[in-house]
Amino acid sequence: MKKTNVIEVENLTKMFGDFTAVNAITFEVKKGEIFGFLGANGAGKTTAMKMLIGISKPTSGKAKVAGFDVFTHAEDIKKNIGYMSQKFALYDDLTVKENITFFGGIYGLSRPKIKEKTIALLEELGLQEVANQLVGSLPLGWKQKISFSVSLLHEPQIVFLDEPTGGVDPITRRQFWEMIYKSANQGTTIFVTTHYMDEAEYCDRVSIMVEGKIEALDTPKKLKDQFKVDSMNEVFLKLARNIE
Ligand SMILES: Nc1ncnc2c1ncn2[C@@H]1O[C@H](COP(=O)(O)OP(=O)(O)OP(=O)(O)O)[C@@H](O)[C@H]1O
Repeated sequence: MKKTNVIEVENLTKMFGDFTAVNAITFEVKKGEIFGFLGANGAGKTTAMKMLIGISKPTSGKAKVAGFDVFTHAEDIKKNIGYMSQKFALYDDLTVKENITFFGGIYGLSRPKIKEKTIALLEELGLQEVANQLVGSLPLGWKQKISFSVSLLHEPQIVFLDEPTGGVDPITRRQFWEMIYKSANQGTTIFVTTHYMDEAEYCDRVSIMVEGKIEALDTPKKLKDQFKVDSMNEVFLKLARNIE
């Protein structure tokens, strides 16, 4: 059975004055896919992601996310996606429970639904004991797991993760990826940026951006074959060197 595309991007471009931050990128992402969006600092990942989540208007090109056009239906996109980044996360001065209730409300969930989701989420994460603690008092890894779960509260079709595991230890990162796999298996599409090359290996497909352009896009295995190397880290280094 052919899987449907939930993201379709064609020649998408963003210019700031006469500087081209995202230069005619083209790709699609399928339902339930874990799509890694890689690139060095300043390559244009965040700018591209902002266009896809409907908060920045492209200069030119086309893009549909969750079936909606980024030019004309940005508000519909926002209702159908989840978003998590280190910069946009939970409120440190609210408890875990209060954060869930607050974001559940923002996502338009009913009171009974929020209650049901809160119980399920705390149980799944094994965090019942800290439900009434301030988020600010928890370790970073826990915050990120809660933040990821919160971004899924409204059961979005796609979740965008901007360096979700930055700064946490390898074991916690591994646990975070188990959560990602579980969501993808349930049909949620994962669009994720990361600087950790071991995480690139966990993705179904990976795109690598260099100076605004997508220079490589395939499964980790095919990329390693193509560049005749053993790791995604080497693929990444080879690409960066070729451009310099
Ligand atoms: N609002 C803006 N005005 C002008 N230039 C911008 C603006 N936003 C981003 N840029 C530039 O566009 C380029 C791409 O930035 P972007 O933040 O998308 O990169 P990135 O790949 O997400 O990098 P990082 O991994 O550091 O977050 C950079 O050169 C940046 O300085």
